[in-house]
Amino acid sequence: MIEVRALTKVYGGFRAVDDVTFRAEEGRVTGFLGPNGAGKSTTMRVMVGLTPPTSGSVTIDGRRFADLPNPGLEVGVLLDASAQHAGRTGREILTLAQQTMGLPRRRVEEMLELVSLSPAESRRRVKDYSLGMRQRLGIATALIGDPQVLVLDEPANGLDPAGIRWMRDLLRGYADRGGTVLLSSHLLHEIEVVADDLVVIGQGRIVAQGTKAALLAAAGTLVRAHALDDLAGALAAAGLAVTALGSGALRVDAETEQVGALAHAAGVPLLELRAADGAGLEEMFLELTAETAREGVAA
Ligand SMILES: Nc1ncnc2c1ncn2[C@@H]1O[C@H](COP(=O)(O)OP(=O)(O)OP(=O)(O)O)[C@@H](O)[C@H]1O
Repeated sequence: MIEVRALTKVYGGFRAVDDVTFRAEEGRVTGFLGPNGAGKSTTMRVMVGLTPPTSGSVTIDGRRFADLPNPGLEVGVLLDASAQHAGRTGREILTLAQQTMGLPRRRVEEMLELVSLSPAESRRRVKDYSLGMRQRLGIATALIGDPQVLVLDEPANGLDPAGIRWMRDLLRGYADRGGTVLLSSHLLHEIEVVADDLVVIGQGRIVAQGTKAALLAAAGTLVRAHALDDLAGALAAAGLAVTALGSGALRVDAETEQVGALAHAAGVPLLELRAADGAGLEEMFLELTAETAREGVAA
């Protein structure tokens, strides 16, 4: 389990991470979501001892990363796949990790096979790797010590659709065997498919967290109509919280049935009425982080 407690990181007066508290539990995939600059990477860097916190703490199975005697056996880390030594071959990087952690030599071959890097590819220098190949190598390095906890920053970045599916199955299997997985991503759909729990961060602060099921249920109803103002008025008059999503849609904190009945009573014909889950996660994400997003909410 990863436990983040009241974590704050200040860079020269700028609060990159502001009083963040959450847990990533065993046997679960926890998705860490947020727009660019929200503080995801900073939180993960503190987690694995690369950046000291200003205040607060992170523990992994009860211990600080710095106190782990052989960290690679306990925590698999993939933060920046391009940070690997460009002049070394993939095989050399894995062999170094294998030796540092005191693992049997066969782990190198096992990992290459696991991430589908061919023998020929493993002998190429990392500077000649595609981004997807670097991600695969990064995953191999993270997993070589067979750790119980994985911390992955944007692991699907650069992977093709088959690679994304492969990654998803790998992380699912890992959590199902009792592992703890924390992964950050901008690929909301990817997170939605694989995550059990979600932590959403914006401007360094947690804006939502909970099980995916609970957050999706809280996404309410999505409704679309030409007479949107009339509809919004009728729903608000009934005491419901209504949010305009752009593109002629509203998100309502209520069941579809109630929204349909109120629209009917108000004489507003509907174009669409459905539970906001699924696509709702993206809308919720954009809404929750709208103040911090650079582009505002896309219509
Ligand atoms: N070493 C540093 N010095 C000063 N500011 C920093 C430093 N590292 C990060 N920041 C700032 O902290 C904020 C959070 O950055 P961080 O990389 O954690 O965000 P992120 O959520 O991972 O974003 P992205 O999705 O773009 O990777 C940003 O505004 C960034 O400019």
